[in-house]
Amino acid sequence: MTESNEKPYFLGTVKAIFFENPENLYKIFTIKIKKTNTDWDAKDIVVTGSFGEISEEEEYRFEGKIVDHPKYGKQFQATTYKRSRPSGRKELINFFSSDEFPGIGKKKAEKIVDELGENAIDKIIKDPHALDFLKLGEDKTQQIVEQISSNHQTEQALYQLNNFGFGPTLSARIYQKYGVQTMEKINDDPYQLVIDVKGVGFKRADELAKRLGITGDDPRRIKGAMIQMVSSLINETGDTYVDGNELIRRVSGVLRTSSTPDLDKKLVDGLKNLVKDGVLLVEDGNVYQKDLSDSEWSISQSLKMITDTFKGVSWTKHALKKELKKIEKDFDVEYDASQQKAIEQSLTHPIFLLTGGPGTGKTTIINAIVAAYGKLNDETLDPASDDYAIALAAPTGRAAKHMGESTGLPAKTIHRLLGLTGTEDDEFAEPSLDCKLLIIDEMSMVDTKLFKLLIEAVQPGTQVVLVGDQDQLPSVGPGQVFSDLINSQAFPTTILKNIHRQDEDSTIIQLAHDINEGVIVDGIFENRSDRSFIGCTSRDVPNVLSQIISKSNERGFDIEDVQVLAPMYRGQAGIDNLNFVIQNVLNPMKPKRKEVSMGNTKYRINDKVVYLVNSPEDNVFNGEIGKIIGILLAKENTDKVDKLIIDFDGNEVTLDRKDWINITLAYCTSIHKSQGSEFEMVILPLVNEESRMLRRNLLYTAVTRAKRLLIMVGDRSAFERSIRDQSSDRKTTLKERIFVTFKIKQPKSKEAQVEEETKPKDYRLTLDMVMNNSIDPMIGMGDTKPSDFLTIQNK
Ligand SMILES: Nc1ncnc2c1ncn2[C@@H]1O[C@H](COP(=O)(O)OP(=O)(O)OP(=O)(O)O)[C@@H](O)[C@H]1O
Repeated sequence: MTESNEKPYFLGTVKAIFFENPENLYKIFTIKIKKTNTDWDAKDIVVTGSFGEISEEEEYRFEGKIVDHPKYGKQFQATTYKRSRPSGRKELINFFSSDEFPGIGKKKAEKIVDELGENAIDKIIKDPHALDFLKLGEDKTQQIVEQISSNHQTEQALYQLNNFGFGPTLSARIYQKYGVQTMEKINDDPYQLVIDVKGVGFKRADELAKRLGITGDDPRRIKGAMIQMVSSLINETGDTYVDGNELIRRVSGVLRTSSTPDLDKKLVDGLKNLVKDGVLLVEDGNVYQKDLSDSEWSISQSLKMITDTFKGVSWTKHALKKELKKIEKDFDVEYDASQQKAIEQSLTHPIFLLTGGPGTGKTTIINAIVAAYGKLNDETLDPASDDYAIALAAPTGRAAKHMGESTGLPAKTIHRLLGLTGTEDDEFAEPSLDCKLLIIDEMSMVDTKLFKLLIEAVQPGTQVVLVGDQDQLPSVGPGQVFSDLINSQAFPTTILKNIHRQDEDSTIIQLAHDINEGVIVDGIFENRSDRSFIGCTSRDVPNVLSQIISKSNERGFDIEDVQVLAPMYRGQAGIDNLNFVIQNVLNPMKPKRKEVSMGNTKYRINDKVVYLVNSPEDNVFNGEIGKIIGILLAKENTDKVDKLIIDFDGNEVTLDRKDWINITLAYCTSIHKSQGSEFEMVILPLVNEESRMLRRNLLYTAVTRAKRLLIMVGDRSAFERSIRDQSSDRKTTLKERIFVTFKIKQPKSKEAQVEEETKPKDYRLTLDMVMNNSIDPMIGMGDTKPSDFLTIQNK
């Protein structure tokens, strides 16, 4: 088909891009042909392929082959492309006289082409003095030469990166980092990308390196593998460091190089170099990412600063007692001994920690602290006032909303409070908090890096109250800040044990507390007023679940109130499959309904979705659940892109197709993601195939998400195993950093420091009360009981 031996190509201007898939950069568009070496004789052709940035009205050169698509006919399937350079006298004159080169008008542009010919651009790149004849002066000439060279280098670099298989986002990031030296840097050491550019992993760099002839136990390869391994292990385990020997063993496995006697030595040398370069840090045989180790130190130093700058309080203990009495009257509550102690300690110390399970009164205490703080310090509780000096925040949007509702005061996400963007730019953020009292809820979800930013932002003299449930799953990111702070015993802490929510009809809270204690109570698999268990294998989970869901739907349960929580994404009983199954029950495709696809996922109006990243500009954050309320197809809007309109609890957000990677279906979500949220009804499938994940804190976290009804589904033994398997602590050194910074020699025993209630209430009494029907178990739930779903078992 071609006229010569060169690859088939088309040179032309892009007219209309009519399809773009942001996931794989696949695009379809037409070009107006200027030149080709094929025998194609029409004026236009459809071009397909994966491209970085392609702009309409710009000229490109595409190489590839003409294919015959069964439905759409002949198209050009491009494998490489390049933005074309101005060529020919007229184009070159237009180029030089464009806005890009101020000071060069049409006349001077003509002169350049007259003097240097149609190779003018190449000549200028090669010889910086080629433009001297224009007599523009040294500075001006240099400016023009630099502009042309840099355009050329950018173009070359982006073209090369594209050829190396990097998409537009990564290419842009790489180019931003290295600028004109991009190709030089990559050729020199492609593994440096793993350190310098977020999103480039060892595998990617390794493929590139292979093309450049770097293989085996090349020191650069060792370095890349080591960085990647530290990062993977930390993200997988949540630890803040990696055992050095384990690291060496794993890296040698990844390198898969024929074992040389001195490989171990080479690996240790590689490690040493990374330490020298300030990327990793070795301490006591453990290997840290330098920034994570720095974060632990920074946290302990910030905490010390807060402790040292606290000037004490201006009121007496007597005044506090009097105030508390008033507050009890106002709120119509009588604080128990540990609650009173908690309020007192929080108000008299610079840093105070409060932990407790569901229904133990954490929110109640926050309310009391705020009220008493305002009165005792004569501080306004009016958020509209310029003098308002209280900041309330939580790690997720939902938790912040809950905090705001229960206190009646504004509560923000920590990201919003600090003005963070949720991107890697946050690493360079230096926020500052202008408040006198800072209260953080759901502290167990806060990871090391976020806490570092938060606590660094606290100004001298501020009082800090950290509230959470230390028995829940730790943060998604590395660290277990809340547990470490509590276990350091460097700060006054109260563990609330008394369950106060017993006047409601809940056996779920008691179940949660039993699970937390590792107790497998007799009745766990029996039918109760507010919970039930349906035994089945993982293969049957989808079927059982679709029956439960359709029944709950028939009985008028709102989709928003019913949440399926699962530990893993893969498998029959995994999140991905269950979402697909439940969507087909609750929101099936019907003729004439709008539907759009992203990968294997289909979206329809009324679908429940979850947001996966933080977008402060849209006020929507990771883990927030919303509902699709509109679908705008590309052909229906002026932007010519498909759009989804999603209602996140009253906040309507429009997402273009390229942003759909930030959402997924949320009929079933991960237990990790559900932290900080509560639901009327939780359906919890657990099966033995998920044994790797089955831990006590996972089950505890899932069960404590259920406000009114809990339906457990799956293998009995999977539940029992979860209760028995007490998750081992994450490996971190924040506690040790605190010991050093606070000069704590011998930590006191936990019992001596921590306030606990002496005698927790007997849960069986509460259960009996429910069993004896002394409490209406279904208040507000119509005539539905979880046991109604048990009939499924017999089908
Ligand atoms: N001392 C008390 N006397 C009576 N009722 C109390 C007391 N403390 C808390 N409560 C009540 O117990 C219930 C649970 O309290 P609260 O919501 O503060 O607990 P929580 O620890 O924040 O729970 P969760 O983590 O589940 O939100 C509330 O209805 C609250 O009014």
